[in-house]
Amino acid sequence: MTGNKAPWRHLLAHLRPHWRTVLAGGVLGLLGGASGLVLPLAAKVVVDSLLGKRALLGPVLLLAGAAIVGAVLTAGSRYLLERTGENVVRRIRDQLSGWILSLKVGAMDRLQPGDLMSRLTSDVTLLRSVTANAVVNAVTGLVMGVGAIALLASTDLVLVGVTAGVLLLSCLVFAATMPRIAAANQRMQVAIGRLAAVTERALGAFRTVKANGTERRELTRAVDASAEAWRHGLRVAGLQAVVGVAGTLSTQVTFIAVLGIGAARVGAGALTLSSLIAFLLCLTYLSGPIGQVVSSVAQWQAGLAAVRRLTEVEAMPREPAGRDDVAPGADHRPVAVAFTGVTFGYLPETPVLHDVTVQVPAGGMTAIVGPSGSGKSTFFALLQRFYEAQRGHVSVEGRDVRQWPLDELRAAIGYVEQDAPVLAGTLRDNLRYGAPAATDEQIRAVLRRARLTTLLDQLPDGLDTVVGHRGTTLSGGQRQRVAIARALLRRPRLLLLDEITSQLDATNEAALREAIEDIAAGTTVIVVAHRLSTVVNSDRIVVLDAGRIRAVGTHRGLVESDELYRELAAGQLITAGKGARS
Ligand SMILES: Nc1ncnc2c1ncn2[C@@H]1O[C@H](COP(=O)(O)OP(=O)(O)OP(=O)(O)O)[C@@H](O)[C@H]1O
Repeated sequence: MTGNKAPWRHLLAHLRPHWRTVLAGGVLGLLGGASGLVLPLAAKVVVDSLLGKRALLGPVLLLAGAAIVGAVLTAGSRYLLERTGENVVRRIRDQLSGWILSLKVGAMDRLQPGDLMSRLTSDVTLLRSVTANAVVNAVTGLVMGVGAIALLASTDLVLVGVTAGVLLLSCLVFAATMPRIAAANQRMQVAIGRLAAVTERALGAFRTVKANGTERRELTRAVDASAEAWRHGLRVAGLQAVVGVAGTLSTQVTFIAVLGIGAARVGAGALTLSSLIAFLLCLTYLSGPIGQVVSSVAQWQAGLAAVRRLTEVEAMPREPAGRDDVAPGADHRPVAVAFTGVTFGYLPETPVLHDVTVQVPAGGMTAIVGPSGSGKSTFFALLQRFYEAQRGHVSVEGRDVRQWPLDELRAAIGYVEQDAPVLAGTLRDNLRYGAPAATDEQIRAVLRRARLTTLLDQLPDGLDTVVGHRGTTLSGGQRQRVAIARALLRRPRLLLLDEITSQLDATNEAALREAIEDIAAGTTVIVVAHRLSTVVNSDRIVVLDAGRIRAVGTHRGLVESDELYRELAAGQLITAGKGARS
């Protein structure tokens, strides 16, 4: 799917690589359908044979043969087309998964994961029937319909005129209803997406929902969203019923009109009885292709609604395609970092960082402190190019982050988020997440280096311990330590730690602090810290205030020179000053 092509072009583009199978399926379907046309012809021969007292065996055998051949051809066609549908759907799912995972962080901020999941599952499934049946069925239906009408025309032109008149009326109903079916389908898919988003929101905060006793409120939200999907679903069903009724009525009205007018023409000697029977059978046959075209158009409308929602995802800003997994690089030397006149806002008109200029030399530990919301985590986000500065440059090792290949940049950086997410799987899977080739020995060495070996002693099956969804079977402190060990295993050149000691007890915190000071000897470490104990021994401290650099210095220097820092430090006096370097 590319650019702003019309949705139907997208659908056809997905079918194009499978055109041979589609063609084969279409031809088989056409032949299978055409074998049905033998029925009225054979019936005419049977009636003529009866009236002329001729042998019936030949026409009856012809009928049976046509039925068997038709069934086999139709089954073959159905299999080929269903297979194409599965292939197309699989390709679209793969493509969509790729798009979703390569979305820019800023784009993801505005999205609801549940809605994205519903696009990947429910919307894509809708495309299956379109690609499997709708296109081919519409074409074969049309061809067979035209064939049937030609056969009718060869029988009696007056009766063809009657048939065409009634069919034209039902076409008008059809044309008026189809756009409404399309719109209702689109609204139904949007409502299903909303239902998925509402459910995902509640499941993502399951304990908060329970603790606040808001199950009923969450249920009401889900029920409302589901009712909306149901309302639009009903509308689609109602409109489809109108189309169905119009189709059935038109067939029956045509049948009755043809029977009446045809009987009069037989009475007047303008038509033979066998021709009238053949005409009526042919008319019955015609309802098949007509129904086929009608249901294809309805499926097509649902498919277009789904395609629109998929192309919306395609149009969202993505990071460069085809990036390799961010595996650790071979170079482990520490890197210098610099912000030069950086201004950035999540919404460009409301900057969060204002004209920030600061240098962090290679190696050593730098702490960023500042009141909540002052922009500390944003500083980390820009370093990893999750977002790009509106003004100024962020550089790593003297190179603007925009000049770095994104995979290399991220391979050089170890990052531990505030929430320290842990993924479902074993502890080993989690630790090796960013360094899949790491051996158990390397894992244990990192845990030792980071003074985290107690983690293994605390868990029942050591590295084989299975952690639940989002690591819920681990404690907050254990999750933090897993996330730290995971980052260290990558041997990053720049280690970004965002409030990593917030959930650790004093003993573990002291051990980790020592470990980080050790690591800082060979890596550039930047920590965002609220605990003064983490900050006091830093080589430099950057004080951020409302997105501006307020001061840079050592603990002792800042305590003397900066009022805000003094206030921040005063709030955490327990360890303040103890062991400060200068
Ligand atoms: N993804 C986002 N979209 C929009 N605004 C954001 C986003 N992330 C942060 N902000 C806003 O940017 C500002 C700075 O946030 P940031 O997380 O960098 O602060 P912080 O100093 O790390 O705060 P804390 O110490 O509380 O973690 C805040 O006003 C916050 O509301």
